Amino acid sequence: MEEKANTHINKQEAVISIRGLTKSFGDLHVLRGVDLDVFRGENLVVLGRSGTGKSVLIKIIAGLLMPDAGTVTVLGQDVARLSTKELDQLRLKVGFSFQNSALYDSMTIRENLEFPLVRNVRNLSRQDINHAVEEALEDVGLSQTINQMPSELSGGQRKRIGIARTLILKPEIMLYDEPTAGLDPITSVDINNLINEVQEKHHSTSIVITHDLTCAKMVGNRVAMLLDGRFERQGTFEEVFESNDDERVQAFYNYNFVT
Ligand SMILES: Nc1ncnc2c1ncn2[C@@H]1O[C@H](COP(=O)(O)OP(=O)(O)OP(=O)(O)O)[C@@H](O)[C@H]1O
Repeated sequence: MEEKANTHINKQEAVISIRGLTKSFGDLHVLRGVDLDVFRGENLVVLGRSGTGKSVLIKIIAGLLMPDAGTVTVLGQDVARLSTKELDQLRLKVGFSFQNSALYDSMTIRENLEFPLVRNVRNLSRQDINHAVEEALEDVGLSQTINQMPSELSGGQRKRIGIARTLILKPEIMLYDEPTAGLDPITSVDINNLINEVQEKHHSTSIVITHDLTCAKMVGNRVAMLLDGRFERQGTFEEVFESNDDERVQAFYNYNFVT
């Protein structure tokens, strides 16, 4: 597999910058001093075993959880210092694509896509809404599903619709929580391609959480591995995995199958 091209990435501009971040739940010290920069236009993949705090990290970036200590700067704003109103505004620029797609089963695909728009953007005409829904569906290659119900779609299609629903607000940052979980290898590759298409078309900056090393290799301009509450390894996929001096990293690699 070819290494990913670094198009549209501005290494001078960190859109997410994290220093000394800690987060505990009671005695459980999940994040223990996380330092991380994510640059404009890049896809950063976060790897780590179950329970290492990957979801906690992106929830903090999305303003859904507050840090205990350290600074988390997202699009130039320190999330811990924002008012509720400022946080709501920031959240509109940070799209969160949930692992389970989080679609409403009783709504059609059109209604699912309209929902975030109508709730968050004022004074949109019917024509604006229709146009946005059609464009988001086109982006994910599922225009024909507009009047269907989520239960009529496959798991891979539901993932795509979940991504479309996040894209409809045109976020500057996309956070993908295990986008290929539960999908077969071929459908997973389709989703990986979609993540790359979103990056190319929207020039968005993304964090992709995954256990899937094929996904990491396909979509990541850089990979960061969360080990014992910190990012001890960061770099290209090859840089992170080429040296076998850390058995935690090797164990992770050996349990995956990389094409
Ligand atoms: N709101 C919360 N209250 C208490 N504990 C929490 C909360 N959120 C997460 N945790 C705990 O923090 C730890 C890290 O959780 P997190 O969901 O970030 O793991 P993860 O790395 O995303 O795992 P997975 O790959 O299995 O999704 C877990 O032990 C979890 O139980």
